[in-house]
Amino acid sequence: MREAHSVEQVRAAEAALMAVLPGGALMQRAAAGLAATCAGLLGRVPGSRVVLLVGSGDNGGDALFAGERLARRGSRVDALLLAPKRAHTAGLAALRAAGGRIHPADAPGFLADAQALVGGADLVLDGIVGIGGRGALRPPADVLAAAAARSRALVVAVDLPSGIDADTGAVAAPPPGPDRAAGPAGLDAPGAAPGPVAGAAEAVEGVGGAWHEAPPRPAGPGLPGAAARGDLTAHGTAAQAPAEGDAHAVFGTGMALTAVRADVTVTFGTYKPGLLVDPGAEYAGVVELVGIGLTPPAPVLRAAQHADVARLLPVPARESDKYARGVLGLVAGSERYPGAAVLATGAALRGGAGAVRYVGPRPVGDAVLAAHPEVLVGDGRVQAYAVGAGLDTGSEARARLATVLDAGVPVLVDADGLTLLAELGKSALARVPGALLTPHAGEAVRLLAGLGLATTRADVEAERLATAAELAAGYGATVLLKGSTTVIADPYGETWANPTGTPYLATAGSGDVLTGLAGALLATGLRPVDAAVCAAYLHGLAGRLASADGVPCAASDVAAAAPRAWAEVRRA
Ligand SMILES: NC(=O)C1=CN([C@@H]2O[C@H](COP(=O)(O)OP(=O)(O)OC[C@H]3O[C@@H](n4cnc5c(N)ncnc54)[C@H](O)[C@@H]3O)[C@@H](O)[C@H]2O)[C@@H](O)CC1
Ligand SMILES: [K+]
Repeated sequence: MREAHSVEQVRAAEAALMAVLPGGALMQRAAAGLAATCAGLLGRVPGSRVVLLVGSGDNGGDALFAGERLARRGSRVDALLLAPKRAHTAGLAALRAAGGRIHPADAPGFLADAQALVGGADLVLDGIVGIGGRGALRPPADVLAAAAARSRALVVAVDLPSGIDADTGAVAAPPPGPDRAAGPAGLDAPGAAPGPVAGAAEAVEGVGGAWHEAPPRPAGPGLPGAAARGDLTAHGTAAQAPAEGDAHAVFGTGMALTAVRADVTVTFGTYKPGLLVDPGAEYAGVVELVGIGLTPPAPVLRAAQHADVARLLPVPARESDKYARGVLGLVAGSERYPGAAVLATGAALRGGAGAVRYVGPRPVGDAVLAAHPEVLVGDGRVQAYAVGAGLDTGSEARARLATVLDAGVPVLVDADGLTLLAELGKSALARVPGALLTPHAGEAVRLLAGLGLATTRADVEAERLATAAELAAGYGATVLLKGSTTVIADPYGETWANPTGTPYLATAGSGDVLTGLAGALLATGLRPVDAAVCAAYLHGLAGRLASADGVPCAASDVAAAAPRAWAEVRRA
């Protein structure tokens, strides 16, 4: 299991440890682990070219001390000081003594030299900001982050990729180009996102007055300008080399990133939530945890691994019959949307329950039976219900939902069921002993509206953890919020991020498959939160198996791959 702690928790745990350790000991532990990982990634250290991006805090200190260790082992180490007057003093002295070269951002020709060094590096160490970071990267760090993404160097983030929010995984959107080129006011914009702008001054400090004085260059065919900035993805855009001193031209070409894109992140003491939740998780690449002796309290977020899921998955006892293994009642599909019922049933049959009972319109039941002859059709005793996939929202659907919510068994509510639930409000779940809601972002907006909270899809996507927790508390239910990172929150404060999954799962019917798996697991007697964690994990893994080698998959392929996902987990 991966456990993540908030910045506040990490700071408290660090303070407790620092109080009993000699000064600087913790940073040396961090730097030793970091240098060891970098050495491993480099393979051959002597002669390798390592570039350090060094910010104004202890994150930069870690990078400098790791650089010192690599320099002593024969690397050529160049440190780019983005805030020269505030770089870690002891770290700088150590690197200098080991033969490292120092390049302050206020030196003439810095930007061009820095970009050339990054372009020629084997490894770039991102020590711009760690858990003390606020908002988007500021100039010139944003330009160097883009240069690192374009270079062939391995990019290793120190503690976390600079620019991602450690607690949420949020990454600020690129600011519009014209604002940036507008002068001092525009310069403040990137740092002005959330929180204080303590570093705004150093953004200017870094490159002297050039940012203010160079005139904005109009966007032409070769300079896509503002529009291109918004489109910038992983590896920047092909752009021409900037003219020395013409910093605005650099921004005009869209060659800046609001956060570092790392291949590997070496994080200290514990995972940070932002490393487990997209977009931060995507920016972090492979995350390696280096122990530094912290003993933090209960985590704010967990991510299951194979073994955790294997421990939770039900195993039938020798004496089990189909009823003892659990029967799922699936209230799904309508004459308008029969496919949802067929898909959800197919997945439910692979979800570990003893039987699946379909309850719904006769023609849909016939279609379900034709596809899955092992399904029971019609009302009867069940251990849990899954309601909502393709249900429609008419009077018949409302009546079915009401019956299910009154049955006295755990209920998973999905899709149209969530739309109806948002109208009914949280009191509709009062008689359900264990509800599991599985919204996507749009449905989450509706559910929040049902609590009297107005929000947008974009807000939900930017605040996935907070949204899931808010819904869980508001409805008194476990909430599985689907998305590029699926997150799960229960009403007692337990929160999980799902580490499996693939963009190929963004396909019609994928949610119905998840409903089937989670519903079946609920029927086997798992707690709603455990059913949600296991189902999201298996679903993500099945999606990966079904889309292996980049072959697009249909939702039915994902359901068909579920047994292989199950087997892979069990092997752990
Ligand atoms: N406290 C400890 O005991 C340990 C801390 N360690 C390292 O220390 C880091 C935290 O250090 P700090 O608290 O000094 O904070 P950081 O080094 O993370 O960053 C704080 C500095 O960055 C500036 N800044 C904030 N947002 C910025 C942005 N968007 N662009 C540019 N500059 C920005 C601030 O003005 C401030 O000077 C951890 O992430 C970890 O790497 C490790 O050495 C392990 C031990
Ligand atoms: K960093």
